[in-house]
Amino acid sequence: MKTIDVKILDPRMQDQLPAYATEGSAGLDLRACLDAPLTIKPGETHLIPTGLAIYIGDPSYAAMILPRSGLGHKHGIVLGNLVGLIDSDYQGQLMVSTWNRGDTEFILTPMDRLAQLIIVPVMRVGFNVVADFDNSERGTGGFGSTGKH
Ligand SMILES: O=c1ccn([C@H]2C[C@H](O)[C@@H](COP(=O)(O)OP(=O)(O)OP(=O)(O)O)O2)c(=O)[nH]1
Ligand SMILES: [Mg+2]
Repeated sequence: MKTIDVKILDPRMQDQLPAYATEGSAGLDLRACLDAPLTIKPGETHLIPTGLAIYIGDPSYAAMILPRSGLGHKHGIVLGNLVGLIDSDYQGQLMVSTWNRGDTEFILTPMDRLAQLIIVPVMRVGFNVVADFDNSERGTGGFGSTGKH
């Protein structure tokens, strides 16, 4: 398994580094490194520290922070930026923009698993400016152009 460098910024993360929950898991759960419970009122967004910094180092990879399905679906706790993109050269603390899009307040408890991190391959490209593209089957059709069902 590939490894990436991690810094433990909050000593409470020492013995609970993110780990894959099952053999097939894609996501590594990130925890809310809070000192005290935090009440997030409907509509509020808070930036929550995770106690960790990673340095991917290789520009052909990035990390993404995604919501946890249960928190999002049952409690309306999703990400204020919808998806967090972690650049391969970022060395700061991983932060989770935490948005309560629901209509009831939510109490976030210190060290709760709040969101998940996935590592993804990235293709970096340059642009080749052209006047016309080669024909494709779709052409410029979009937004339902292939039909409804
Ligand atoms: O949910 C997130 C999203 C981003 N980041 C960090 C890592 C990322 O590499 C950096 C910058 O993120 P992004 O490029 O999405 O934000 P920006 O608003 O464009 O800031 P910048 O001007 O620093 O690129 O912030 C997080 O910790 N959590
Ligand atoms: Mg940016």
